[in-house]
Amino acid sequence: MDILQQEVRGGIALSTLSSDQHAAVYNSTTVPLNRKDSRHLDHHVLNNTGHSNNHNNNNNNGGGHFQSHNDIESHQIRPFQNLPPCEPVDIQFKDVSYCVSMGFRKGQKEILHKVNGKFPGSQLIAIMGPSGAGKSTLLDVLSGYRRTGVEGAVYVNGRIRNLNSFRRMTCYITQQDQLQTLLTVLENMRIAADLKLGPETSKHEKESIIEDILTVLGLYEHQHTITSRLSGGQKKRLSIALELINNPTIMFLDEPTTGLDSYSCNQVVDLLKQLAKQGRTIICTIHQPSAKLFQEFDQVYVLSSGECMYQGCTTNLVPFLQTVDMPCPVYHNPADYVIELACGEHGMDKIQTMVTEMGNGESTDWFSDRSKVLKLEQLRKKYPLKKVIEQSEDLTATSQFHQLEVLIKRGIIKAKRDATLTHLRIGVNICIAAMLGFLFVDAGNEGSRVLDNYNLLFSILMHHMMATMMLTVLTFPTEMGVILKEHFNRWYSLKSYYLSVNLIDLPLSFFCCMLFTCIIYFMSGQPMEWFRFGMFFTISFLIVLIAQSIGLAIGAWFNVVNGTFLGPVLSIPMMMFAGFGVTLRDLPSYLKWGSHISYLRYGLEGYVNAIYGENRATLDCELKPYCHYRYPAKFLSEISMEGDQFWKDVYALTGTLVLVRLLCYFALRWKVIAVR
Ligand SMILES: Nc1ncnc2c1ncn2[C@@H]1O[C@H](COP(=O)(O)OP(=O)(O)OP(=O)(O)O)[C@@H](O)[C@H]1O
Repeated sequence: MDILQQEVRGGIALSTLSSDQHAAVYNSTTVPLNRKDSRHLDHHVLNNTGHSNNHNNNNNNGGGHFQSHNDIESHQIRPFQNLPPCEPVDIQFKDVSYCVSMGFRKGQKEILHKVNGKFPGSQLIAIMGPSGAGKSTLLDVLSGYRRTGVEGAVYVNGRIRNLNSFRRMTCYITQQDQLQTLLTVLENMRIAADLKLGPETSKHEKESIIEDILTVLGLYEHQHTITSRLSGGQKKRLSIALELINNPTIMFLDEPTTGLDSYSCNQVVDLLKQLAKQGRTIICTIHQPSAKLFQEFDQVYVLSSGECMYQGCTTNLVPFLQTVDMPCPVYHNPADYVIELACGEHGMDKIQTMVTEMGNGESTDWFSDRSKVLKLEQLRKKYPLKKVIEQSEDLTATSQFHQLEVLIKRGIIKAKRDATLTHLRIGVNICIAAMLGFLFVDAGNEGSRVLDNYNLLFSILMHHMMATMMLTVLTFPTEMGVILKEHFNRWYSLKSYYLSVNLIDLPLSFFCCMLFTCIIYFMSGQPMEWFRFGMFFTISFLIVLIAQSIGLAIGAWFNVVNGTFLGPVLSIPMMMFAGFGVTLRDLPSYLKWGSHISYLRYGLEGYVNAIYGENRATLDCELKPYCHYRYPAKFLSEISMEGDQFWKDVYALTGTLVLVRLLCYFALRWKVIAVR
């Protein structure tokens, strides 16, 4: 046993043994490691999945890892009582290639080269390979996340994959934990359950499912913890927990162990193993697993530069390497060795030998039980065609209205939690309004300060535009990853999401805008007539909504850096054509079109009309003996904004708002399609 302990510390590969002996040694090698783990026996994950007992069993009888699992399960409470076991689904793929365009006139790059493979149901499968080998790409292609540039066929239970039906039984867990960090674990789970489980599931059933999943995943004690405060391993488990809610049969995980310490890695992989044993097909990419982690997988698929170097069970890897005359050195982790081979460290010819031997994934010689690897026609017989039930194109489980309701609920919780941002928005509006108010105190009624007041109106316009647009440009891109993940995993439709985004911010935007308007309007001594105040506020609020939509469109399409550059840059032409520096009359004829598309022009014109239009009476002239603009009509004429244009401006701004909101929705849709 001491020798074995030493061996495992070095991460061994007993390459000289037969596969059976090898398996036995591997199983025994778990003993000392698990002894170390047993210090954590009180940990809920292990307790709940029965793994701790399983490990003890290993210690006691030295028996096989998998056998002890079964022993335990027979007299333990079955985990996931509220998630029924799944009927296994077999995935096969043939001649799958994937090309990306390298840009205009730069041709295409082939990332996957006609790879083949068989991923039977109820198995935990690792896609391994060096960095850039194409692991994530293969996962994306198999999950249906990537569609453009894909060639070849993917079969599900022997039949060509129908993407819509396939997506109904799968989930994809991305490498970065795309979570709502402001919500607690329980809130996240409840939102997911409300969105992913149809109306036929009662509240009580949802709560039972949530409790069950949280218990098994060791998150029950952390249910009231804010997600941002969870550890890396806990976040990863929460990502898995959220997707487990609707009991997917096939789970795709992109590097679920990256960034985790070995203990957390073991927990995650143990959990995946447990899920696979319940009939799920678990396919995950993994970089370079330790010897212990490696043996947890049922099957491994090794890629090198987009070609399959090995496919089969983990215990057969060492014998396979011997067969192709590349024996794994003693005391070497086979996972490390195969990656070295895949990187070309031992010669590029070796890669080709392995790819040829494997038929680029066609061979099933190294599966643990070849008799269980069925051909496509056998699979079709085993899983006869079910009566096709008419299913709508909509992949979500709940109605759009329900999704909207839940998303608004989530948005409100987030807005309440993110009090700093809410307070900052209110504070900024108060401060800027007060500063401008002091600067232009009583400028609204004084005939000698009409130009000052005009400057103030333009400054207010700038404030509403920049503050709102930049806030959205800076905050929205951080949401994109979560949206892409949740939308792909069928939590909600884009329409519902977009509608919720539009509605959630409305009350706060209204409040901030009203606060700002009240302060500036009264401090700067604008005319005390309710209808003028109403007109002034209407223009302000429309500008806020338009700027927010532009921010959303930029945020949906560009990252924070590009968006921060683009937002102000795109605003400059809008300002140029607003009629502020150069009056609308003096604009060169070939640039007149600009004033028609500038929403700032309508905003400024609307403000000026609200303050100086509608037959405004003669202004006071107390500060100077002569007031050039004592008669408002004269001022309106000089800046070429005469004639009461207010309603025309309101219509133009409303039209712009509708157009930009629609454009923003299509930008979001386009983005979702483009990343695939
Ligand atoms: N859109 C793209 N344009 C150009 N090259 C791409 C594109 N997408 C992927 N690639 C290239 O395809 C190869 C495979 O990428 P992929 O992300 O699948 O690798 P990986 O094996 O998952 O790597 P890692 O383990 O580092 O994440 C890489 O060389 C990558 O640069």
